[in-house]
Amino acid sequence: MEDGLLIQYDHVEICRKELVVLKDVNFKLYSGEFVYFIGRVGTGKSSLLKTMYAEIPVVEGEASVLGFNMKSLRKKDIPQLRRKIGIVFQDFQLLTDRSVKDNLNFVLQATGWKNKAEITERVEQVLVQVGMQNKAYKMPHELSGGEQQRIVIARALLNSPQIILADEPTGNLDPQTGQQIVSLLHSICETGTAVIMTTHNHRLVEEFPGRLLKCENKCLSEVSL
Ligand SMILES: Nc1ncnc2c1ncn2[C@@H]1O[C@H](COP(=O)(O)OP(=O)(O)OP(=O)(O)O)[C@@H](O)[C@H]1O
Repeated sequence: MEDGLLIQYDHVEICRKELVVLKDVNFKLYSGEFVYFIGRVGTGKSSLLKTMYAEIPVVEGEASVLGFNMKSLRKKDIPQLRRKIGIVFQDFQLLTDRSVKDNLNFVLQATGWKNKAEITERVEQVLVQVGMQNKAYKMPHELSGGEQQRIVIARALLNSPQIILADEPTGNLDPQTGQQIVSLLHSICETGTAVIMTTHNHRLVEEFPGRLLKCENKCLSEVSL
């Protein structure tokens, strides 16, 4: 694959059940890029992201994500792919029965980390990166929405992903907190991690510029503000 090329889609078609959601998707993502997927409700932004972490299949065309062929990907290869991608959801999805630190420990242990000191160090590093180093012992319900989203981003960073996929990461946040979260994602991007986020928020797109792609009429196209 071309140097720095992380994702390549050629003539990809994406379906949900019998419905064609997007067709002839052509897209390339390079390391360090910040990309927004925009478009009206139901136009396929989430579905497109989901094909990138093998949550839904690519039915037509050619798709490659971090060297994985998404058409011929076997079920047993999916965890290996997902370890290289950080995924951030709108609705946080932290485990509610354990502390921030234990949420993060859990992910590292589940992805093969064994050394306790290394686990502790990595958890500290990501908490510092998202400005949450003082919240390690808090339970998720003791945190604000913005703080929970920071922990979700910390969780996504644990295995030093080359790509972060964020589906409406500001959807449940007030405007100012949403701004801080996008600013954080941009600062992560500046360290070399590519970020794709879906959003309905045009103000954020204006304030924090990035590549803009729009889902419309079952097509994905590059647009400008
Ligand atoms: N689990 C599902 N089963 C069947 N169809 C689905 C499923 N999820 C979504 N769809 C359909 O796929 C289409 C694209 O949905 P998708 O969630 O990808 O759009 P979106 O652009 O992300 O929307 P939003 O802005 O609301 O998040 C919609 O028509 C939707 O109804």
